[in-house]
Amino acid sequence: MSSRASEYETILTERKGRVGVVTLNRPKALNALNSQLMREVVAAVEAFDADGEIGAILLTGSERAFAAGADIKEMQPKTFAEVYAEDLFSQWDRLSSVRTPIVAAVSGYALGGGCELAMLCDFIIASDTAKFGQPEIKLGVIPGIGGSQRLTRAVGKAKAMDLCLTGRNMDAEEAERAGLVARIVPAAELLDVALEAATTIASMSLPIARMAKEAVNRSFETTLAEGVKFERRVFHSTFATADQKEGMAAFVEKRAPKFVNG
Ligand SMILES: CC(C)(O)CC(=O)SCCNC(=O)CCNC(=O)[C@H](O)C(C)(C)COP(=O)(O)OP(=O)(O)OC[C@H]1O[C@@H](n2cnc3c(N)ncnc32)[C@H](O)[C@@H]1OP(=O)(O)O
Repeated sequence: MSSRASEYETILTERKGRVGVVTLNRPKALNALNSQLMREVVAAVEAFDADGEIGAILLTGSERAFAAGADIKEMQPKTFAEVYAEDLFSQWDRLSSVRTPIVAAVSGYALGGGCELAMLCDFIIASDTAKFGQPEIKLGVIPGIGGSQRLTRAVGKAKAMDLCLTGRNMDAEEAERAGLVARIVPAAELLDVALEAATTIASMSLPIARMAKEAVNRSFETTLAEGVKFERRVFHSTFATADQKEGMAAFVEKRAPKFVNG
């Protein structure tokens, strides 16, 4: 079953089985992230996250652009006092609190805020046409939605410095070699492959998938020893779920598991 919501103007939302799909939809501006689009993406992702029927979220753009960055025309007239007072772009931080796994399907440009938005997702599946970059320096600014931090964690200091200081783009192959991208697929197959990955995630136990996401993310926030301890405690807690009983029973009984998300 698939249904389109009508309350959004700059995005489309759709349910595909247990996957909530959010598609950026400002094609004339290459999906530049203006404030309305930011509000709508955050609201749509949070709504899917709160929906117990949704087990994974897929975020995508168009074939030409995932997103060509924050909307430069909207930002241009702003003063320091304004951006500081409104804490410009802090709303994007809410995506880091989303517990449902989010897959980014990236084709074409993912520049500046577009690259940062893809990195706010849990992993990126890219088409062979994807181009990633943090070109903010060419506009006289620096990344503002976490690019200098998440890109460095994903690809290491050398390449993050290269991209943030020269403003050059990297293609999908370089991004995959560097560890930013999980998989590359031909452009024509991107949505099918990304939806298949999201559907696979959504077929797992939702609480266990959320725990796995939380454990991986913890590795960015803490020491190795603390992270391993956290993982072990969460692993122990999976034994309190019906889905651990079902998953292991299904293996022993040589059948497919029927998870109840509990
Ligand atoms: C969030 C922060 C703080 O990290 C900051 C940022 O994200 S800053 C923005 C970073 N992104 C960029 O600097 C990329 C800007 N765009 C481009 O360089 C080019 O558009 C391109 C290389 C992606 C594509 O070039 P081309 O194929 O020649 O298409 P265009 O004619 O340039 O673009 C089509 C249309 O889209 C508008 N557009 C593109 N990007 C943006 C943007 N980031 N903000 C606002 N509008 C954008 C572009 O102006 C064109 O529209 P028209 O002027 O023709 O109406």
